[in-house]
Amino acid sequence: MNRARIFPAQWTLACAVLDAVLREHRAADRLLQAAFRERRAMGGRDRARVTELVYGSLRDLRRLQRIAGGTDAATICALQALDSGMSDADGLARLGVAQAPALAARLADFDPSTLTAAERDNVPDAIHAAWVERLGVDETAALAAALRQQAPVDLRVNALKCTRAQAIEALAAANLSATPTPLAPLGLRLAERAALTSLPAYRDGWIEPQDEGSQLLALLVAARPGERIADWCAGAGGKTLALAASMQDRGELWALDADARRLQRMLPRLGRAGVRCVRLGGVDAVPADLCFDAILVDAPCSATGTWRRQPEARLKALDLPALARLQAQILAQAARHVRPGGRLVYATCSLLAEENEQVVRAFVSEHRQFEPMNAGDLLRVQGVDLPGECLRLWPQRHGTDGFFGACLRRCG
Ligand SMILES: C[S@@+](CC[C@H](N)C(=O)[O-])C[C@H]1O[C@@H](n2cnc3c(N)ncnc32)[C@H](O)[C@@H]1O
Repeated sequence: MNRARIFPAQWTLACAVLDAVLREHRAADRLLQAAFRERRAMGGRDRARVTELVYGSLRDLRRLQRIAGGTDAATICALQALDSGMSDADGLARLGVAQAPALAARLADFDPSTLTAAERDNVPDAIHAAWVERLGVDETAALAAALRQQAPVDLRVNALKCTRAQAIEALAAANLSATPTPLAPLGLRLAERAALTSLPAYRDGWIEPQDEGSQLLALLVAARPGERIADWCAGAGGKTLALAASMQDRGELWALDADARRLQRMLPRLGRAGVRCVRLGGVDAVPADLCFDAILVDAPCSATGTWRRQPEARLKALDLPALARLQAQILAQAARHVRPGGRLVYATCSLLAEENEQVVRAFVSEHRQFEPMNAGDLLRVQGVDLPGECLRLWPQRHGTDGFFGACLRRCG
C-alpha cells in the first residue's frame, strides 16, 4: 500500500462511517454499502481504502483507543492509517489532521506492554476472562487473533443446479480460483475477494456465499428429501437454502422468523437457487397441532463467533442472562412442534457457554422427552469428520466463523 495516498474523499467517508459505528452503534457493512450506493462514481480502489480504514480501526479498537486516549473517530482513523503504513504524518496533515505529528509521536512512543491482554486482543474484559478460563491464555490469544482477521470468501455450491467440480470450472472461466473447503462437502473457498453478484454462476444460482461453519451447522439437521422441516429463526435464509438443497427441494420447508422483513430478503435467493419447497411465515402462524420431522432453532445470540465479519459487534453491550432467557423461550416454543422421534437442533454463532451448552442443558433437564444425539455421528454419515457430542466450531481451530450446534431427539 502506498504511503500518503489516502485521498480526501476516502478520508472524509471513512471518518464519518467510523463515527457512526462508534457513536450510534450502527453496523459498519450496512453503512458502507449505503455510502457506496450513494457514491456510484467512487472506484473499487477508493472503496477498498475506505473499507480498510474502517475495518482496520475496528479490529484494533481497544489498542488504538488507549494510544489515542479517547474515542474520537478521526483520531482513531489517523492512528490506524499511521500504524498500518497507509499514510504518514505529512499525508495526514495534508488531509487536515492538525495533530498528525503528535499522533505519530504518540504511536512511536507507545509501550505495548502497558496493554492488558483483553485490550491487546480487542475483546471486552468479561468475555476475555471467560475464554481464558475455558481455553487458557494461549488459545484465547489465538482465538482473538483469528477473530481479528478478515474472513475468507466461502461459497456453498447449490447441488440442485450443479456439482462442486462444475462450479469450480464456472468460477475459473471468470478468472476466479476456488478450492474445496476442508470440511463442508459442498463448500468452496475463493483465493481472493470478488464482485460475486455480477458472476453468471451467482446469477444462475450455482453458488451462494455462506461461511463453511454455517454450511456445517445446516448439515447437523440431517435433512432428507420428503421431510417436513422448520427453520425456526430463518432470517434472510442462509441455512434455509442449504436445508432445501439437502432435501433435494422435496418435502416441506417452513422458513419462520419473528421479523417478516428479514424473511422477505430470502425471496430473490430462493428464486436464484431454484428452490420451491419453502414457505415463509411468522412463528406465531404455525398451527398448534402441526408437527415437523426436524426443527432448526438458529437462535438470536451475541454473535461472538462472527467478529471476523462484524468487528463492531464486540462493542455491543451484552445482557447474557436476557439472551439466554430468550433462547430458552424460543427453543421451548419450537420444541412443541417436533414429532415423536423427530429432531430439534439448537444452534448459535456464539462462543459463550451461557448461550450454548448451558441453554441446552437447562432445556434437556426441563424437557425429559428430549435426549441428545451425537453430532459427530450425524455429520460422519454426510462425509464430515468432526467428532463430538455437539458441533463446536472455533475460528482458531477450524478457520470458520464460530458456531455451536446440538441435536436432540424427541423420544415420546
Ligand atoms: C442468528 S439469526 C438467524 C440467521 C439465519 N438462520 C441465517 O442462517 O441466515 C436469528 C434470527 O432469529 C430471529 N428471531 C428473534 N427472535 C425470534 C423469535 N422469538 N422467534 C423466532 N425468530 C426470532 C431474528 O429475527 C433473526 O432473524
